[in-house]
Amino acid sequence: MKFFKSKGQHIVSKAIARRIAGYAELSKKDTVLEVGCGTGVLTSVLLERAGKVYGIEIDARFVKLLQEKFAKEIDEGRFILIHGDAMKVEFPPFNKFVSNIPYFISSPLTFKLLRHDFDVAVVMYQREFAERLVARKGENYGRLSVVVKAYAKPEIVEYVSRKAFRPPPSVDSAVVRLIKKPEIEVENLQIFEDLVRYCFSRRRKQLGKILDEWMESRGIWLEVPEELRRLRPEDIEPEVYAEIVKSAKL
Ligand SMILES: C[S@@+](CC[C@H](N)C(=O)[O-])C[C@H]1O[C@@H](n2cnc3c(N)ncnc32)[C@H](O)[C@@H]1O
Repeated sequence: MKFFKSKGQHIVSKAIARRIAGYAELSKKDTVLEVGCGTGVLTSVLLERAGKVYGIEIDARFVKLLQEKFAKEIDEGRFILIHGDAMKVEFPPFNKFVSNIPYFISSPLTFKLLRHDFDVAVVMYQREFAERLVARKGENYGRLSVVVKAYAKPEIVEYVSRKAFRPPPSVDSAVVRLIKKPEIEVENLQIFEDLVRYCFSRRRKQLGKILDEWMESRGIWLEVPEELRRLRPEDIEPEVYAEIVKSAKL
């Protein structure tokens, strides 16, 4: 079967699939969601270890192959396969998310995932994206690094070479485990996300000036400690953004 790079079709070995599933510590009580089942390498490990698996796959050729390969599990109601675009279909209920995702939807898919209720997610990302998720200041630190921590605790559990995939992608990868417990406490997520986006889209400016403009445009007043005013958005830890938002007065 031909694999299309444009659809992010890079298949992992069974050994890697077992390790990815291992990080989710599955049991028969778990219901797992997998986005992008491909030829079913990871799906078969998930079906061995979890009680129920939902799969979302966009490519009709893979859907047909998966329906044949897992006919018994589909019959038993243990595997529910959805043919569609993971960004458009509504996610079914699940408590664990385990996927080797197509990298070009990493950002919107991660935000869609974070807005759902679940216990743990184990996701294969492009290495650089994974490093952005876990960063706390310094290299790779940005909007994503700050916002994700208001929803979950992200941790890189393994780096994976491009050689581990068939066909190999042009980038290296990393497996991230996200525990769905906020790493930082945020009182108003809507204001927090808006403010963080605003700050990081003006990263060359000083925080004091950015926040003055934000307050004026939003009609919301914030307490900004004097010592922060000359710093740039990337010098501020996620907890400090949360603290600034806590002072918001509408
Ligand atoms: C990196 S491959 C992973 C395949 C397999 N799970 C594995 O681990 O070997 C990504 C899979 O996602 C599918 N895919 C791409 N875009 C998608 C989308 N928007 N929604 C659902 N599946 C998608 C591709 O067809 C491909 O099967």
